Amino acid sequence: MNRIKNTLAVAKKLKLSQVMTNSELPSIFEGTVDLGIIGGTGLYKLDCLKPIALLPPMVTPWGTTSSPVTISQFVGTNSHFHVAFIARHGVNHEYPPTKVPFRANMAALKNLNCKAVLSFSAVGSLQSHIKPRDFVLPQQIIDRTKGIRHSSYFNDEGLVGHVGFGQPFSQEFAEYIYQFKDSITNPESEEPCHLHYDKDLTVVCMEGPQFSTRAESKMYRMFGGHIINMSVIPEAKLARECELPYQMICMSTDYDAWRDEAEPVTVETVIGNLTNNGRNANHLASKIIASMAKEIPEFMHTGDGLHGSIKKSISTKPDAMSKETLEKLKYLFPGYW
Ligand SMILES: CSC[C@H]1O[C@H](OP(=O)(O)O)[C@H](O)[C@@H]1O
Ligand SMILES: Nc1ncnc2[nH]cnc12
Repeated sequence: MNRIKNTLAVAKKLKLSQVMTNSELPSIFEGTVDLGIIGGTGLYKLDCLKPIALLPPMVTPWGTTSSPVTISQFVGTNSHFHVAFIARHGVNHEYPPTKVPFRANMAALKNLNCKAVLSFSAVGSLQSHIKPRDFVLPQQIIDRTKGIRHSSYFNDEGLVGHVGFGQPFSQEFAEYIYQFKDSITNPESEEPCHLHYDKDLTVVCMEGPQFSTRAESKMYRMFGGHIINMSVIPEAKLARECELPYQMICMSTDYDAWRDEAEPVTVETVIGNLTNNGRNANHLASKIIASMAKEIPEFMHTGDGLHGSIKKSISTKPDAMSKETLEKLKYLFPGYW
């Protein structure tokens, strides 16, 4: 109900032409949504999905989503398994990493009742064995953002909450994805593509938008970083606060700046590998979604142990809780307070 009201409110605010030119698809959706997907640089839609509704950008208490929300089924099926897709940087890549409305994006997926969030990101590699075009399922994060992004729903006066973030990704989800490791290929090269996964794989998140200096890139290697991007923070934190199992599929595009014998990364290098990575993202997503549509995995039913965790994470005494913030939080947790 919430989301229908929202959609209508936004539709009214947008010029009618904007709504109508988008597509012939309905702009409201009444069914259930199972999986949320956030597409990153070079991945503004997934061809393995058949859109059945296009919700105009959703207005949430934390702003408006970076793109319309496409609701889809897996191509070739009429299954009741539905996916909601948001383009992190907007459909025309309008939002730089610092200005992505991360809170609105995650809140919208939560409000649609997604049971897990799968995210894609183009990353640089900090290790020689992770080649451009390889994929990585990181399990740890080093936060090098500059504190200028809104990174919490629980950082307001009158509602203080501290969630656990020691394991920032869903291991169950990563293992589920890893079973399809053979679905990524590299047809233009002798070199096969690999999907890397282990519990220590670490993504460094920098502020950007400039890439790292050589010295920074070398420092991140000393820190123990394996890959680097500009978007996993605060996305992973917000998914945790929404009690949503979250995994990022990182798609390597370059070797960043640490190799003295090579030119440091440029956007041309990144773009050069996006086509192959996009094709593999589709292959991998097809396998994951087809399998989920057949049988929803246990971690999506149980929220990977996260259900209810927010109630225990609030430090503010009930009498002191801000009514205004509680009202906003109803968008995420309608039955909690
Ligand atoms: C164009 S290279 C830098 C850019 O690519 C990554 O975007 P995303 O994570 O959305 O795929 C990286 O985080 C930077 O934002
Ligand atoms: N080298 C790099 N640094 C940060 N983000 C990236 N995204 C792709 N390549 C990157």
